[in-house]
Amino acid sequence: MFETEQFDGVVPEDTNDDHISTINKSSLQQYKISLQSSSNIASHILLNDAWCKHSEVFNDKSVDHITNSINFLLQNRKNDKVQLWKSSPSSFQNAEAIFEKSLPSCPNCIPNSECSGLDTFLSNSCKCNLGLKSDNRHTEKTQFVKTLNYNDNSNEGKSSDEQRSGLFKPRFGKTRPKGLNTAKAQPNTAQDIDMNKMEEEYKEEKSRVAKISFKTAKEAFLASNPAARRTLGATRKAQNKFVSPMIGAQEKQEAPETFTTGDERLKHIDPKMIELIESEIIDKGTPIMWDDIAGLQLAKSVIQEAVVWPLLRPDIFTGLRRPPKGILLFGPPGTGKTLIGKCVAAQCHATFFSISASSLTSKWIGDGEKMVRALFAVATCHQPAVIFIDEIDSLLSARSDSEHEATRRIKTEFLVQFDGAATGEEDRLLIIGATNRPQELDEAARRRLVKRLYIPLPEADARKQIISNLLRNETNDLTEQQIEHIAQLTEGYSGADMRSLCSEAAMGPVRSVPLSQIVSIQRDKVRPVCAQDFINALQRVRPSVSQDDLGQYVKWNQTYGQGF
Ligand SMILES: Nc1ncnc2c1ncn2[C@@H]1O[C@H](COP(=O)(O)OP(=O)(O)OP(=O)(O)O)[C@@H](O)[C@H]1O
Repeated sequence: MFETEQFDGVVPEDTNDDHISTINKSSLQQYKISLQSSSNIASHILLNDAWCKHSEVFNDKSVDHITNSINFLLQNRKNDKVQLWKSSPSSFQNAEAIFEKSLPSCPNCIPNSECSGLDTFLSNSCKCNLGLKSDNRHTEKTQFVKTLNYNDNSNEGKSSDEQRSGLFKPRFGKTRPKGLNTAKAQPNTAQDIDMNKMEEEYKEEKSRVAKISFKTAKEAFLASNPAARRTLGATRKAQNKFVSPMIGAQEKQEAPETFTTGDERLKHIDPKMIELIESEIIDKGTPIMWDDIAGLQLAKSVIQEAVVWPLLRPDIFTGLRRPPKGILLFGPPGTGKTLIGKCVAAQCHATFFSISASSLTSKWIGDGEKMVRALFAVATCHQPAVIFIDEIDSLLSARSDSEHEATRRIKTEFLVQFDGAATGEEDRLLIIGATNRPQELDEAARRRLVKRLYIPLPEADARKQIISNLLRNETNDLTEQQIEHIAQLTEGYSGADMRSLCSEAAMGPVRSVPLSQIVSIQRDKVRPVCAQDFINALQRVRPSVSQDDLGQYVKWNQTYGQGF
């Protein structure tokens, strides 16, 4: 039907198309266009799927025509553009989903409540090329090609049908149209097909595919979780330790054994508690640098001098220079107290234990004091270590007659551990407490947290730095002056409020994208964040700290704090 010599990338028209119905014609036309571009493997798959699901719209003639077109392309694979067609894409599953995926670049094909995208395509209400012509589909296309299954093209000793296995055969489902002859298409000039080259490429591809071999769910699980080999299907005794089948759970369970077993200081501590602390309380987040904390110059320099240097050089900071065991960071919420704690840990190369008082008192009800003991013991083993206690006021609130016995015991245990910890010259353990309600702190605890630093709301300069830091990873066209202006407008905002403001502003460009393009638009086509986005965001994000609260912090700072 097609002359190989004439091939110029355009699939010749079938002259006998006359009897094809309008719907078929339009579908076929769509398909031909995509074949001409030779870049639309998805259309191939789609047609396959369409045949299976919507066979009524295709007659034998149209299917033959498509089959011939594809085989023509297969045979003319000398042309670079046709390389993609050398294998059978019939292994694709869920072609409809692939089709739907290609829709966003074509607004007409977007599925609606009445019609799926494939239905729209078949009813010819859209003239798009399945949305796969543009350059950015290259990766998708390559991905398709990678997953193609090659047919075995070694023809020796095979039937004539098998010999055509290198040819495209539609994957017909149960609904295949009656009387359809898919093996009709024959190579026109067999010598045009360079079988040797094809075989080489096939072998190469086969070995590549073999490397990415299919794995069953069980195999995949065992590969990612080797410890499970022992338990899955193995005989287990009643006294055996429970091994969770969850991925990664074994590592979590077994990690403490490798780290802490045999340490004298932990011999009286419940191994379950040690596990809990090592798996849940040690914070392994990204290290925080001093520059990540905007403003707070005074607090930062006091902490450096009183905490960081002594932890780094315990040999110099002895006797009167000995650092405090505990510091208290107090101030309005969202001002960077936790950030400072993490930064101290990162700068001292210390292990960071982050625990919230409420988790001590609620999570391990009845075991709270044991937990406190375990926390200090494990931290001692991990020296240098920083124990950061958020909401320390609820752990060490002023004692009263009405309080629960368990709470009182936890408090007492904490103070005992605090006094007993880091008593040796070489010990490098620091307790950092953070609170928004310093006035509720027990006075015994207040005395032990020797350095009490007020962490106020950020100044204009700090707010500017927070905006600049947060915008660093976003495309924006804000000038220095505009950032400064926003900083002036955000008086009374905490660091966390500034973060919310920037997030809200960053949504501005996304909101300006028409709804119909939101799924398909390329990232670099979204406009940069601009000053107007911040002005709009200011209407939605208000400061979270009241002036009354601020007055209380200032007063407490003057009485008990460092006074700056
Ligand atoms: N000074 C600051 N510099 C940079 N970012 C800040 C600053 N203060 C707050 N932030 C931002 O606010 C977020 C919350 O800060 P953080 O958790 O340290 O506050 P906090 O004082 O511990 O709050 P809370 O008292 O509610 O626990 C941080 O993740 C950070 O993005």
